[in-house]
Amino acid sequence: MHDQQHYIALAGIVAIFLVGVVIILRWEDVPSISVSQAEGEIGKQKYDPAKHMPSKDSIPCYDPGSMTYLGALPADTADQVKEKIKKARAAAEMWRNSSFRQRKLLLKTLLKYILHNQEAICRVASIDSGKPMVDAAFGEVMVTCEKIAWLIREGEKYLKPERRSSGAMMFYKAARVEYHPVGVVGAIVPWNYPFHNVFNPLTAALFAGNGLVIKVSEHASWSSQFYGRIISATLQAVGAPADLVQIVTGYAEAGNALVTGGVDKVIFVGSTGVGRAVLSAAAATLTPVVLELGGKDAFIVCDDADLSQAVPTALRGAFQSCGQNCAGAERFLVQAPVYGRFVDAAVGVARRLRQGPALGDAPVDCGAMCMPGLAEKVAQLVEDAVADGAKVLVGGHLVEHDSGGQFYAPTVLVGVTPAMRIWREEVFGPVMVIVQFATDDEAVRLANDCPFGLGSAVFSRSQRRANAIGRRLQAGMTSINDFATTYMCQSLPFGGVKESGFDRFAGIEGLRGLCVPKAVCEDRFPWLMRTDIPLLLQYPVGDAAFPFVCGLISMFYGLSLRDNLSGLCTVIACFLGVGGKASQKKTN
Ligand SMILES: NC(=O)c1ccc[n+]([C@@H]2O[C@H](COP(=O)([O-])OP(=O)(O)OC[C@H]3O[C@@H](n4cnc5c(N)ncnc54)[C@H](O)[C@@H]3O)[C@@H](O)[C@H]2O)c1
Repeated sequence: MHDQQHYIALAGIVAIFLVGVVIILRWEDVPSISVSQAEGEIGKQKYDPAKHMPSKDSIPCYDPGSMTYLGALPADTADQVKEKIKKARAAAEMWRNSSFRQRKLLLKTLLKYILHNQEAICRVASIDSGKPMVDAAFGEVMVTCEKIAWLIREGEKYLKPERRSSGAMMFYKAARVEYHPVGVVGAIVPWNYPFHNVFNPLTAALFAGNGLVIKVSEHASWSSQFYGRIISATLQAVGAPADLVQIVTGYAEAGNALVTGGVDKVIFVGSTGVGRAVLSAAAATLTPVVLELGGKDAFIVCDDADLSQAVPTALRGAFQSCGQNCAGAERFLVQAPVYGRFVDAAVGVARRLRQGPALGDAPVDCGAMCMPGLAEKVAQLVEDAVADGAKVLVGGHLVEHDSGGQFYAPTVLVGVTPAMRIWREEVFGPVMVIVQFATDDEAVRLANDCPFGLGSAVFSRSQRRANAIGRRLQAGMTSINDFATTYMCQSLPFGGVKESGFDRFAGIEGLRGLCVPKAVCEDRFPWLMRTDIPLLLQYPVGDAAFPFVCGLISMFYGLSLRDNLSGLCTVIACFLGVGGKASQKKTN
């Protein structure tokens, strides 16, 4: 059975490859850009927190796996951020008139560069964030390519004016929605995916005709130099304004200046606490905000699930990028009859995971914790849980690596109860909490007993059962018999409910969210019918004005033919000048 599935998957991959070849052959005219990869070479100097202190105007950068010091970047002040917004606005005024052809060319140019330089892109992301190359290829490059491919394929369709029905009363009008660029989008992003977090808002914002000012995290700023050069070269290659994208490096002050500095829409991706501060700062200028915040996804495994599929997926859901994923599986709810087998299988693999610097001499499965202090925070959450009765089956400690890097061991924890901190707080680290449930109702109750509601997953051989559970989960996304695949379908919206935020940044909804949806209404048959205000409604209104309007309402919205005809009679009577008080009575 499994062999058959593998053959089907292989045939699918070959077919997609062939389609890809055809598409690429059609892309001969896409410009090639060349970008210096100075970040490929890094020195040997070790990061020393006492020597390389962050200051108001400088951001020290280092590889969290090897602790190699990468240099310092300037931290933008509020005035500098405002200057960048101004530049982006001037460029966006030009770019809003660009054709979809030009926008697609921009994306194709970018995609071409990414495809030919995957290793360099992953290497730089790995150095900046500590994740292994394969995790970078998955989470940074693959999803970005999918997003670009979707925008090229379908983006125009969803941004073109869309016809809407005009209703019975307005049958002579044509109605449509036009999607106009908002102007300048301000994006504030975290450190977990330094490449994808930049190119995700960038591709959609530019395709929708906007400019972009993006603030990268102070914990992953170094890579923005290389990625910034890719952006500049792409803009230049397709004749787009050079200032269209501005990168801000800095701290909270710079982020706050971006929110309050006059951008037209803010996309904030980060923690729930900072999300609240962003929302409250944006209230002063009534700037719309998309909030993509924390998550603590439930991963439900029913007793009829295929464990040979569920366990490897669960492990990737927990340990991809060392658990530093917003849509990261943190609570594994497993039904009693398969709980023991699931735990044993997960523990067996988790024990064998290799951890270390992403680009060290030895191959690794798990990398480092990117943000300083995060490994200690994870350790504290696990220690608290253990003190309250939870049991560590694998890991459960900080890792002292020769490199001195920021590591927390891949961990499997059981015996966790909803009263523990680790049940409610986002871990954002490599900790697999496995909890047993008895019935589907209990799985739903446990899954929803959480302040967050970003992603979720349900495993069962019965898709019907899995969907029935999935529909009851309080989450913005649900994958059935898989994990986080909703994000690989870039036509789908990405976002959460409850403390995971609101509004959406991907998919059709996210793309249109970067536009002003302008409602337009015009005469359907201008050559035949112009809509003048009837004489009796013109100022000063005639005696029959009120019964006339009431007649119209009955005529179009009456629930029976009798009501409709009665309304019609009133309207005719008013037109003929025999309406008035009598007709008004009749209508009533
Ligand atoms: N839902 C999603 O799509 C998604 C994706 C990735 C990460 N996350 C979340 O991000 C968090 C981890 O990232 P983090 O630690 O960088 O988050 P964070 O909230 O600390 O920082 C995010 C960004 O906000 C900036 N910032 C800090 N204070 C600010 C202020 N007052 N005003 C404006 N900007 C400010 C930071 O400099 C950074 O660029 C986790 O909670 C994770 O779940 C969510």
